[in-house]
Amino acid sequence: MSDTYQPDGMDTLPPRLEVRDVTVRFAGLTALDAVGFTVEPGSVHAVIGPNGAGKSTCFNVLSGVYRATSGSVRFGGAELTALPPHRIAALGVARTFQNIALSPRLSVRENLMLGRHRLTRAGFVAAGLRLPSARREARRHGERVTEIAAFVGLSGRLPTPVGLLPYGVQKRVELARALCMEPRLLLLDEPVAGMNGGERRDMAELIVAVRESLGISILLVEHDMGMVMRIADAVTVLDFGRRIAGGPPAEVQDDPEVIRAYLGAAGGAGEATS
Ligand SMILES: Nc1ncnc2c1ncn2[C@@H]1O[C@H](COP(=O)(O)OP(=O)(O)OP(=O)(O)O)[C@@H](O)[C@H]1O
Repeated sequence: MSDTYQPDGMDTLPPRLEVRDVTVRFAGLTALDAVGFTVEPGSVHAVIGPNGAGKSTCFNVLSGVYRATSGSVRFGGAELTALPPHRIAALGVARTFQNIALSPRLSVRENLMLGRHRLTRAGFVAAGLRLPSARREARRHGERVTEIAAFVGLSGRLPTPVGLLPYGVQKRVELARALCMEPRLLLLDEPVAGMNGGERRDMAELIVAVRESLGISILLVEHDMGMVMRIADAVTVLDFGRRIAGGPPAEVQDDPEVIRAYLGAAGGAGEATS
């Protein structure tokens, strides 16, 4: 991993993310019930829980895809619950998806350039006419993409169409694309789902490197308990939409209610690999 890449103009820690009393109801079903937790600046925070616990719903509220029925999510001075996804992204919150959301026919470089879109100033017309200002800007973004690709170990893959890459590498491209948005908070939805042992270890190493080298806060939803316990600074445990435990991984692991939730959940314990 290259150490030349630094977050863009961010020499301070990211703001704290404060989730307070967030409730989400779908017709007759409470998917999240007054859930609260805090992601400390520059930390790795994991949200875990058995199937159907509310993890994805929580992510979707934080990224503006779902609207909370009540409660608040503050990121620094901003209240996120009333904002649409693009406004939340503009505040420096980037996310990856459980299922890869890349353009398979486009090269890695092109996919990463799409990640820069939010930061592109040149208007549609200037870019279309290939005006010097637009060309300069495109070159700057291209250089940044090269740096980010080097950081995540994708330098040699930049010209390759994403669809031709192994699954584990595609997940890496997804993370790189999120980094191209110059985030201050990264939301990772099951970053190692479907990966083999080696790919899992590589991805865990990369997540730790993002936290340590770039100081970006990371919130991840993950079924792989072994990985969560190794890399998270703090863990929030959800079960049936409620927060049943939270704290440092070692504490949470031994919490009787957490053990009960995982053992009692059909399939939940089975998915907890280590
Ligand atoms: N758009 C929706 N409409 C109705 N119900 C929903 C919707 N999204 C989620 N739910 C329900 O909310 C509950 C929580 O689901 P959620 O997907 O957040 O859980 P999860 O912890 O992410 O589960 P998994 O680990 O299986 O991904 C479930 O009962 C689910 O069926």
